[in-house]
Amino acid sequence: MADHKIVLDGISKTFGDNHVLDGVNLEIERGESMAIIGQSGSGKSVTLKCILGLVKPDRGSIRIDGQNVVGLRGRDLEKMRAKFGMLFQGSALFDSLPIWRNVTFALTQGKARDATNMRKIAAENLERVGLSSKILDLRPSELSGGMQKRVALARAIAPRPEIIFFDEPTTGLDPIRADVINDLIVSLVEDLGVTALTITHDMASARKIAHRVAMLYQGKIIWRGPRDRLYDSGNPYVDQFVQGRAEGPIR
Ligand SMILES: Nc1ncnc2c1ncn2[C@@H]1O[C@H](COP(=O)(O)OP(=O)(O)OP(=O)(O)O)[C@@H](O)[C@H]1O
Repeated sequence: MADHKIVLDGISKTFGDNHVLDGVNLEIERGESMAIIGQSGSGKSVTLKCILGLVKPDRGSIRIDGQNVVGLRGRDLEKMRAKFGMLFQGSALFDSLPIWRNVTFALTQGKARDATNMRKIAAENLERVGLSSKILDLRPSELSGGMQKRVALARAIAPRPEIIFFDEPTTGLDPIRADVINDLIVSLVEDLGVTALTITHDMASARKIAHRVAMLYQGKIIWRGPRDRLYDSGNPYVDQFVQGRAEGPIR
């Protein structure tokens, strides 16, 4: 029997007259890396926000480890969120804080405490993403975009989350640096045994990072399959999207 970590069942969300999600069904297994692809505005971020409890779906259920999380509040919501790590688009590091405090931010809730131990934890996590402890006291603005992404990755894994969301992890990086980040994500997912969900426009990244890919279109998951079927899906919508063609069923 499949061991589901996250199950979305019939998730719908409307903003005004904009029906963004219209019955999204998706199961992600424990230890699986899943990528969601889809056009701009197709609802990928709204889907992640529903899972995190930042947006409340109008209909449907979301189960994490078998527990329905829609409508959780207070301590229960906090406990559920503690399972998640997040790599934000554009890294979202705090420029006023040195690297070691950025990496350990979730562990200290932003407070400057237990500096010796936190610096040690920061150094360990930086090493995991291939960065030297020499940068512990630098500010994010002193690093290149690729290095900032790695610091953001170190921050996402520092609390050893069970699930990591990657929001456009390769945006803004050149193809070579993007591939370095892809490789790092693959090895982190394998080494730490986390369940990963990535939203991306970058097909090379989706194919590398994910075990399976799902395509969101007009509020529904219209296709899902193993990554090596992405260019051989037999689905005209997926074909058009992954090949970036203007002609096709997607208008
Ligand atoms: N809080 C909100 N209030 C009203 N509309 C919203 C809200 N959040 C998202 N939307 C709308 O929902 C739609 C889907 O947005 P979403 O950010 O999920 O798209 P996306 O697939 O992640 O796009 P992109 O690839 O461009 O990031 C958009 O039309 C957006 O305007």
